[in-house]
Amino acid sequence: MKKGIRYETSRKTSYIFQQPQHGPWQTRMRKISNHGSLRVAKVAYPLGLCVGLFIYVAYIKWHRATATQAFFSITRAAPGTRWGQQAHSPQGTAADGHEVFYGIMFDAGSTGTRVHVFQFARPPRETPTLTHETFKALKPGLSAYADDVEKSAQGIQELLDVAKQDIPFDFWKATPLVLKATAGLRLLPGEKAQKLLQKVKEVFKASPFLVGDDCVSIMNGTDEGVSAWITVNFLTGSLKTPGGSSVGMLDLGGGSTQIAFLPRVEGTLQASPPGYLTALRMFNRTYKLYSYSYLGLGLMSARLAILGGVEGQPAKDGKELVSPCLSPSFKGEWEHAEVTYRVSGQKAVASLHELCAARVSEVLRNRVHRTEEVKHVDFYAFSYYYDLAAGVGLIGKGAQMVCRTLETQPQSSPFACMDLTYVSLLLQEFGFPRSKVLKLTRKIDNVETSWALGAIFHYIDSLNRQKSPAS
Ligand SMILES: O=c1[nH]cnc2c1ncn2[C@@H]1O[C@H](COP(=O)(O)OP(=O)(O)O)[C@@H](O)[C@H]1O
Ligand SMILES: [Ca+2]
Repeated sequence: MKKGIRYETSRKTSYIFQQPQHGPWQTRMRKISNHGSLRVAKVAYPLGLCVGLFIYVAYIKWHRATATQAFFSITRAAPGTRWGQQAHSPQGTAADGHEVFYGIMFDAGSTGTRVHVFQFARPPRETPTLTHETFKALKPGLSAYADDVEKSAQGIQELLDVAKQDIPFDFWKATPLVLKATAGLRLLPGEKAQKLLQKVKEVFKASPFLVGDDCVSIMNGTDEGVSAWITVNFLTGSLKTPGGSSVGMLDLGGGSTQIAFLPRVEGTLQASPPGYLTALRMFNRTYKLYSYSYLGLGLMSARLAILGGVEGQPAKDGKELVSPCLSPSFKGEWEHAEVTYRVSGQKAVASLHELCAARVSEVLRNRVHRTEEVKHVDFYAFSYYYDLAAGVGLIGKGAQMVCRTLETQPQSSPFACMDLTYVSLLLQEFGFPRSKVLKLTRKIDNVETSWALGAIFHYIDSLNRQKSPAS
């Protein structure tokens, strides 16, 4: 059998996601003016038309608002909710009776900010389906603007414009707009992070979307894992079958990394330290999930730790950071969290892979909680897991091969040995055997595998609870 953690690209699920089509509102508006050829007195004719138009506009607006509320209550209340396959759903068309709704989630990650515009449709008397996602990402992350907060607004505005273009005008007011920040802002001093969030809130408040007081926040690590778990289990269909099997998820960000799965073994629950288990209530079911986020163990933060640097601080007197994970002949600069470090390899007295693995093991020692059960659970892995493994297929094997090449040849990607060795050992620390097959994916059925979809579910659910606290 081949050694090394193996990856498979994601399997297809049966949901269909479609491009939104614009137009029901405009079509209806035109209809009204076409119906204006009645025989009426000269003055009464334009007056009547105006009154009719006004009543029609008021009716349509009211109808849209009611429809959105109905969606919220369904996500919360439907027992055994089925988010089934949908064949076709033109936007908001009354003709086929599908109601269409949107949600906008901003992911303020440590390496970039992204907007996810989700379109949902609900066929008559059925539960809603996710019909389309529009996604756009910008670099750098919000935390890069910590010392120039005003400048952060431009990127946020640019991504908001994507949402405006994607969502028809008459849906704007009822569409929730939310930003959640992860490791980049968690790692900033509290005051700087709050200033950035305040700026985003100003921009959001000036937008035409539905903006609550809680529209921007730093998400806690447990929720980040739970939300991503909801996303993969929703997209793979696992949430549809109560009591059925579920999949685990692994997310490797720039600043932090998350693991989440649904334990089936009592021993896992017993052996989990405080803070690793959390209850999730969704679709009238309660899940007791294992979810944890390791701050500082994202790929970029791990690089810094392996190099011996300190987060947010330039090296003392511009000192070079030397690492056994870089090619012995390598000298260069590496920028992380707005700080530029001088880095270089060191003379290798043994194999580069062995030396690098020893250093990485040191960094990981006693940092990660291991569970036996992960061996037997199907896991989806994304973000940097995907980016790294897409190139080499087998992480463990890839690390050995890349490190060996680096010993003798100049390498275009100087961090490849370090990154692959890190990921390989991180997975081992979690308890994955080297032969474990992980499902590696960037998208499942054209939807980005990230925590954003799960988080918008949660947010919509909480909006609904605020509306009807008794239920
Ligand atoms: O929605 C997404 N689609 C595709 N890749 C994503 C998405 N969100 C994050 N990533 C990937 O995650 C990695 C960086 O993580 P991020 O910037 O989110 O750090 P963090 O999660 O530690 O804050 C990159 O590989 C980036 O491409
Ligand atoms: Ca992330």
